[in-house]
Amino acid sequence: MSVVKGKLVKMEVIHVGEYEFTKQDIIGHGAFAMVYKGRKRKNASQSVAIKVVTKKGIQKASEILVKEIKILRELTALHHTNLVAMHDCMDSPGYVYVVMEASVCGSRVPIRSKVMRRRDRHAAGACAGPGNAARRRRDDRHH
Ligand SMILES: Nc1ncnc2c1ncn2[C@@H]1O[C@H](COP(=O)(O)OP(=O)(O)OP(=O)(O)O)[C@@H](O)[C@H]1O
Repeated sequence: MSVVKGKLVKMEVIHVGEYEFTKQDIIGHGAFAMVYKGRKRKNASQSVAIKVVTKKGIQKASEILVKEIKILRELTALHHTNLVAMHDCMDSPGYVYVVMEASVCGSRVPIRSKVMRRRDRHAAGACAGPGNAARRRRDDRHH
């Protein structure tokens, strides 16, 4: 339950495989997606970030999205300490859900993500588009 405009409203819990979130818990948004704070259904103490990419208007970019998710899986398999892991990814008619390790730095993510994105694009050439979050650094040591 939560209070919206003075009224008690039951928030819909959205299930993404083993994970869940409510639209109330927004972490941030990018050009292609909304990102919500979620949790593991069997272990609510395990927080995750769930990126919901809308397919509306990205028909032409959907091939890139598929490739990007493949890259994210490969990066996750490296288990590198400087990379945010992708836990799961699910497709629905309207959306693609990407479940990621939640970055520990909370509100500082947007600042760093912009910096990292530019750096990533510079280094890798063609990494633009949804999914950049998974290449984010996991701590604040250098910021
Ligand atoms: N794994 C994460 N943990 C915590 N917060 C995150 C995570 N991923 C994304 N966020 C938050 O959600 C916001 C939107 O992320 P998203 O990846 O959709 O877009 P972006 O990389 O900021 O921009 P663009 O859409 O232009 O690539 C981020 O700016 C950040 O605040």
